[in-house]
Amino acid sequence: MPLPPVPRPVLLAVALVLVLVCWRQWAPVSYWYLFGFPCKAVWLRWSWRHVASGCGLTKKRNRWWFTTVPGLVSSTGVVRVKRRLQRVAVDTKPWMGLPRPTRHGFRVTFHLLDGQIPEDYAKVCDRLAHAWRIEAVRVVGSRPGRVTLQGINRDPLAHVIPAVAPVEPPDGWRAEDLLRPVVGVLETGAPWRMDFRLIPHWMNAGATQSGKSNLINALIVGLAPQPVALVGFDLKGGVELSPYTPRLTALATTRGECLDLLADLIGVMGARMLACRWLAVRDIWQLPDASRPIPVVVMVDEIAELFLTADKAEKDQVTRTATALLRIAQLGRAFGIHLVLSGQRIGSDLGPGVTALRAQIGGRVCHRVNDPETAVMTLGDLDPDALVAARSIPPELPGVAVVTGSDGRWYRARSGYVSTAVAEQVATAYAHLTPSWAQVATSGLGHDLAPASENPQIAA
Ligand SMILES: Nc1ncnc2c1ncn2[C@@H]1O[C@H](COP(=O)(O)OP(=O)(O)OP(=O)(O)O)[C@@H](O)[C@H]1O
Repeated sequence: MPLPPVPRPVLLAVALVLVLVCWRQWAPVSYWYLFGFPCKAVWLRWSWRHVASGCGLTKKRNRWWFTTVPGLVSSTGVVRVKRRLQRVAVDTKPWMGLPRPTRHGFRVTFHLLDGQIPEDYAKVCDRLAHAWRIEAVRVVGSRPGRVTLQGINRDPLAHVIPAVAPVEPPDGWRAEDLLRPVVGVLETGAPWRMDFRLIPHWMNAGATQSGKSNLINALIVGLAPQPVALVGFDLKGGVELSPYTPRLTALATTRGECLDLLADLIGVMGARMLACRWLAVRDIWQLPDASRPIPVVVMVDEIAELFLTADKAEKDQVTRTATALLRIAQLGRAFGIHLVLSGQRIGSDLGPGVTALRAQIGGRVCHRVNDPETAVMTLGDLDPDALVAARSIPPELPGVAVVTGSDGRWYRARSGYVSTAVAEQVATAYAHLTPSWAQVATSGLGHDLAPASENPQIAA
């Protein structure tokens, strides 16, 4: 018997599914969207009551419920079981929204039960990940009465991630685009943006070969096309940062040079401070674009070298260095001077100045570490789970780190891979954007501007 003809739309849909699933590059993603996710979503909703109860997310509530009460034994010896509607305490699960697919997993929103806060969910993320048989679960958003979780199916950080070189916007750089380079990928699949405007200073810690220099390379690639000044302190004798000299406004490689350069930076900061006062603005970002001083990003490689003392004579130098760095960390944000401090250990064992400096640095990046103390020093004031995540980064995944996000939460992330040769090429390609020290020192000092009371641009 001949088969009935298959309608053309059905044939087309089957062909599309086959193409998507068989196309090598898209196969895992297509498979997930077409088959994996629908099954997972059904299973998530079906098993939610048990999972919520197992993870301690349910609450007891009084409900009208049919309960079995022991009946009387009749004269014939039959036990009568009675069901009665009674008010009893039952487990209530938080309401679960419809899971939505993402490239690496899914997102789902929950309504918080009375007395619950998003942190209650953050605490049980590991339990949820095991219950849902997935790689990880993270809290990615919250608003009053709601929390959104992201489930991550496959670790997107397991593969080397190519760095993304930013393209100059066609209408030039606007203030809001500046100092927000994308340096890698978060485990949620979102871009990892080191937002200097939101978190002005960053600490980049990790054991040797953990990927610290690669992150600096990614930063160079991200910042080189922007109208900013890059300043290097390379205490490894210049081997790390000297290839990027064409794009560096200044590079110090010895402790003496570092002290001079720090003094110059403090001088620039003081001049900008006076200019802001004259123009009656609180920071340089309130100035019109044309009169804003050039922002400066200071990259320090191996901070410990700045604080180690071999003899008494060096003690005074170290004290002056620590004081200068602390002043920049305290006041730099308002005057456009930002710090990125890299090192294997950044803690109190380097001297009392380091603890005060660390307290001023909001951005934390902790690569693989050898000892728990370094993770505690870098991430100690974040969630304790961040320490566990940092300690479990394996050596075969260089560049993976635990980082502070702009929402105040911590994430696992991996910097985009940038070889020294590529970073060098980028630095040379944008050498024409390198401002001279004189330009950095004098830019936007308000010589061409009237004070705020007479300047409609600033008043606006
Ligand atoms: N995000 C990444 N993706 C892939 N490979 C990476 C990544 N980051 C670093 N690597 C590789 O890991 C190795 C060590 O990286 P890197 O030199 O950045 O480490 P480091 O922490 O600066 O080491 P050291 O302290 O010894 O200078 C390099 O071979 C680099 O290519």
